Amino acid sequence: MTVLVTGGAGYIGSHMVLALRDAGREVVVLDNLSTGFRWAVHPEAAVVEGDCGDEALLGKVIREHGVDAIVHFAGSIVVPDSVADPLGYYLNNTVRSRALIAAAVANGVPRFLFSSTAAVYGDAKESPIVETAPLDPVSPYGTSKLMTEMMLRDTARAHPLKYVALRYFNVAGADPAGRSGQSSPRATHLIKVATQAALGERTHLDVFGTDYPTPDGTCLRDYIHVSDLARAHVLALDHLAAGGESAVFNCGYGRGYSVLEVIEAVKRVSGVDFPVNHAPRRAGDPAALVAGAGRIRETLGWKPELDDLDTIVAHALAWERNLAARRQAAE
Ligand SMILES: NC(=O)c1ccc[n+]([C@@H]2O[C@H](COP(=O)([O-])OP(=O)(O)OC[C@H]3O[C@@H](n4cnc5c(N)ncnc54)[C@H](O)[C@@H]3O)[C@@H](O)[C@H]2O)c1
Ligand SMILES: O=c1ccn([C@@H]2O[C@H](COP(=O)(O)OP(=O)(O)O[C@H]3O[C@H](CO)[C@H](O)[C@H](O)[C@H]3O)[C@@H](O)[C@H]2O)c(=O)[nH]1
Repeated sequence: MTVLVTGGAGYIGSHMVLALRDAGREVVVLDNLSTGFRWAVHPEAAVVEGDCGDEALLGKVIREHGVDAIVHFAGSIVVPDSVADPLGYYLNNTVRSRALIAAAVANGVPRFLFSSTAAVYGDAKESPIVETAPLDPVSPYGTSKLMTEMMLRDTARAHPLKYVALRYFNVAGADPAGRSGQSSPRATHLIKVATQAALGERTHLDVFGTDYPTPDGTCLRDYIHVSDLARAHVLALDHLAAGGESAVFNCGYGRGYSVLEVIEAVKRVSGVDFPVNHAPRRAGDPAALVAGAGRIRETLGWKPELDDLDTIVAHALAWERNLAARRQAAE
């Protein structure tokens, strides 16, 4: 079984490649390296530099490598950018996903995993949010992902293709063995930005909004360790290979931490008391996003191994130090 991983040079995709290689699977990565890094890909995985919307290239890769499962991470991920450039997001996330699904059908690939997001729920009325909650994205990013989920649902009804859509909550942390992590210098994610502040790479951290209807006034999020998330994907592939039905799963631990609690954790783990400013709310931030996380545990037998905020922060911090050392070595 060879698994095609689109976006395998990116943050989450590179951890999936590690998890697949750790499980002894053959892997080919397709990535256009727009935000990913070739060095982030496990050395035993094949790498094709190209676009996941290039149907001719996809057909060639699928046939040459004998691909029988596709894991689709490639995409654009910054919510405010999607508000400024909706058509760009619909092109990269929706139109190109359509091409990839079409290539899977045309070449008889039977299994497909898709990186979806909690953003498909929009400003959810309930917390925790279960998979059957209303789907009402408030950003083009969320809509672009929901449209791909719908294409997969309809395609799976018409063709012999089974799929799993995994709706990630807040992905954070880094490979515990230090082989990969969040490497994008432009990353906007809270734990990444806070570790950069702890290491003096940023002067301070802004807290976006302190007047939310939450216990300390800051937003609640469900932070999931990237390596636990990658293992969930391996189990989802096993589920489909064993004849399991197509499914949609939330990926989170089912517990929310506030922005201030995360900052405290980064200060505690790093031992650095960096400056924190209170700033206005960021557009489009829901007050609370916490996963109803039962379905994935029951269906896939997924058991988190790194469900601990300090552990997530410690691994993120170790990776940030690793990146700083790489930069120094390159200078
Ligand atoms: N990071 C999160 O918290 C989070 C949350 C929910 C969902 N997701 C989803 O997970 C997936 C991976 O996110 P990430 O955080 O690893 O982002 P990332 O930017 O690190 O990875 C995306 C990868 O896809 C590649 N890529 C982008 N467009 C491509 C294209 N058209 N063809 C080929 N390669 C392309 C990039 O070069 C990069 O390597 C995305 O689909 C994202 O929407 C991420
Ligand atoms: O410098 C910062 C960065 C973030 N935050 C706050 O920290 C929380 C988490 O923000 P992130 O940017 O880390 O993550 P989001 O919850 O905005 O986004 C995540 O969830 C989204 C779904 O809503 C998408 O899936 C997206 O890809 C994923 O990273 C938010 O309340 C945000 O306002 C700050 O206060 N300061």
